Formats: sequence, C-alpha cells, structure tokens
Amino acid sequence: MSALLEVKDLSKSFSDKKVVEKLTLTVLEGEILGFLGPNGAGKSTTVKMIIDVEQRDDGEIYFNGEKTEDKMKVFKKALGVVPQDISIYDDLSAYDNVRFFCSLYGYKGQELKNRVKEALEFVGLWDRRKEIPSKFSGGMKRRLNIACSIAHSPKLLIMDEPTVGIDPQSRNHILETIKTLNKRGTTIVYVSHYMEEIDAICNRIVIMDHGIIVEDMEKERLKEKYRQQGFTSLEEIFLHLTGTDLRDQEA
Ligand SMILES: Nc1ncnc2c1ncn2[C@@H]1O[C@H](COP(=O)(O)OP(=O)(O)OP(=O)(O)O)[C@@H](O)[C@H]1O
Repeated sequence: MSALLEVKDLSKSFSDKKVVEKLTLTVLEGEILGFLGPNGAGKSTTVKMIIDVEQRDDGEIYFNGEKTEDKMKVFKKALGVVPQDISIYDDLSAYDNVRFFCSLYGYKGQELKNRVKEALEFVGLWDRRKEIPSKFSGGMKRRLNIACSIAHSPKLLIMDEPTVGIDPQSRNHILETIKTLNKRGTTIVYVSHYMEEIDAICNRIVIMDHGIIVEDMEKERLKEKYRQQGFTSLEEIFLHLTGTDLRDQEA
C-alpha cells in the first residue's frame, strides 16, 4: 500500500505547553487506522493541524506526496471530516443538511441530488430525509453527521469519536457503514476511546500519549507482540503503554 497522508515532525504548543511534539505518521491508502490515546494526549490537536483548522508550529504534511499547503484545494476536496461535536443545522431537514455540505464542494444539479440521496441511503436516513434533526435520536444525528461528511466521496475520511453517546445498535450500524466505505476505497483515520471498536474495524493502531506516538503497528502484529509480554486485550496494551493515571486532572 502506498502513503496517502504523511505527517512529518509535526509540533504544537499552547502557551509553553508542548501538546504535539515532532509527531511523524504515515496513513497508507486503503487502510483503517485507529488513533488512540488518553484524554489530552494531543489527538484532536493533531487532527486539527492535519485538516488545517489549527496552525502548526512546525512540521510538514503531505497528501499523495505533495505538501498540503501547495495543493490545499485538491486536499480539501479529497478530505472528509466527522468532527467530535456533531455539526449539523438543527433547523434544516436531513436532506438540506447533506445538500448544503455537499454543495460546498461545487456539486450542483442532478449530480448533487444523486450524491445526497446516496449518502442518506448509506447511513439509513433516506426515509427520514424531510425531518429536522432536532427530532432525531443521538444515533440518527451521528449518522446524519457522517452523511454530511461523505457525500462528496472523500478519499480520506478522518473521524473523531463518531460514536460517542449512542446505543449499541446505532454504533453497530456506524461501524458497518465505515467498513463498507473502506471497501469502496475510502481510507479512514478513526479516533476513538472505544477499544472494541478499534479492534473491530482497524488494520493498524497508533497510540499517542503526551504529544508523541508510543506505538504504531499493524493490529495483529501489535497484539502478538504484547501477548508475548502477557497483555491479552487491546485495553491492557493501552494501559500498559499509557499508564493508569487520570489525565483529565492534569494542569
Ligand atoms: N486551543 C487550546 N488552547 C490551550 N490548550 C489547548 C487547546 N486545545 C487543546 N489544548 C490542550 O492540549 C492538550 C491536548 O488536547 P487534545 O484535545 O488535542 O487532546 P485529545 O488527545 O484529543 O484528548 P481527548 O481524548 O480528551 O479529546 C490538552 O491538554 C488540552 O487542554
């Protein structure tokens, strides 16, 4: 598999605190990469720098071998982002939400209609397209959030905790959706705290802590490596690598 996204020596500080420190990471075309780390590890800051909503202090980002800042339009068109906080318009219908986000990529007319329909069908919301999301369950809102991010057929989809606060049925539906998207050719970076989700869908796992990557390995190799050291689950491996201290109490 070839490199789709390459991040080299990415760094970021807030005030004097180093939040991301010389982070280097390659996302291979066609993979589902699980991006794990405790609260405050620097995952969201890394993602925000990659998608160009947070300025980096240092480092380089390449998409398809070219610096993203040199080809920002091409990169943005190939990128889909499912943000941690649901970002849909509560007073627009499900259909109009997807239509709006897809139209930002320049689609119009019949092509736009086709894309909106396909995205809503894909997340199982076509029958509810005329309703406004304020009436939706948490799971339906999350699925609509995904539809808004995929209607333009991104090559790279970055999902930041897309299943927070939803029931197992909706979670399962979303995980199946992600696997199908991947089979259709979308490369996925999946940020989550849910080990069982990462285990279920990802090929490779990157674990970040205190601004650096502490492990980056193909999933089965990672499990085998730590099984030999007596750690039998991904959660045990995670706690072994990142410790058991509470992170949300750090200054
Ligand atoms: N805009 C900001 N200003 C100051 N500090 C920030 C800012 N954004 C993030 N931080 C700090 O940077 C650190 C890393 O935060 P980040 O959100 O990247 O972590 P995370 O790994 O995504 O955590 P979580 O799993 O809780 O989402 C935290 O200590 C956070 O408080």
